[in-house]
Amino acid sequence: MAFAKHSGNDITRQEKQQAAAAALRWVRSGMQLGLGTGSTAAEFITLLGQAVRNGELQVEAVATSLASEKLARAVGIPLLPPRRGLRLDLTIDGADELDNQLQLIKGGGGALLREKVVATASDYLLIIADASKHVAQLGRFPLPLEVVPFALPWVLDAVADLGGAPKLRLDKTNPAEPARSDQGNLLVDCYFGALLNPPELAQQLQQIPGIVEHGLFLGLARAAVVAQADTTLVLQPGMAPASAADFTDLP
Ligand SMILES: O=C[C@H](O)[C@H](O)[C@H](O)COP(=O)(O)O
Repeated sequence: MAFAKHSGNDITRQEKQQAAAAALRWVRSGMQLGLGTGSTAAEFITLLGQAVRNGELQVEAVATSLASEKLARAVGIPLLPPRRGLRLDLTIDGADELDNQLQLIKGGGGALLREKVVATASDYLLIIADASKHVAQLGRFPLPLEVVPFALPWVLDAVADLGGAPKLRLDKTNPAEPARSDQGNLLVDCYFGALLNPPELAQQLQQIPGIVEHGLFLGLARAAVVAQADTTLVLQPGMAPASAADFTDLP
């Protein structure tokens, strides 16, 4: 499946809202949710907040970043702290890239660690995205790593040995300083080019001491809602794309 090429920030924003609105239709009162991070997840949090304030939905949620936590509070979504035994019914999150098998690259916003923790604590990970995120093969977007500051030089060497050009991410507002995750760790963006074997790369990265987490999310997403123009499709691994309108419940 391929989406036609398109451009334009307004169109992309509309598509993010469209994907978020489709996901919201599958949220039920009583659910405990995971809230993703990034501009697409923010559209979902905003819509969910409206539904909560209108009394249409009663939910509780765990946020995957301080930014999403702040937004969720602002729009009136009751928040849950992490606790033992907590399983989330559904996590809704964006992605930097997704392929047809729903392998993902995440972490462009630096939230990969909490996002993977929350996705793993969830019964269902639903990805929402505009069509620009859908690729035939992962790797156009650099792969983010969260790295313990002490280990940085050796992690950079190890990533280079694996064939990925590593680049320390800089703070957007103060480029003289490195960007920091919510945990105070560093972020490294790795340019491997097309990822021919994401599971093998994930395993290699997991073995490098000092890498707290990498942005490959493999076997975690159950479905993705991908919007382009007025088309909103549901993608599931091994299944033909279907119109989101056909699903009255989670795919
Ligand atoms: O760390 C950030 C997350 O992985 C985001 O889900 C990802 O970067 C996509 O963000 P956006 O929806 O802004 O493109």
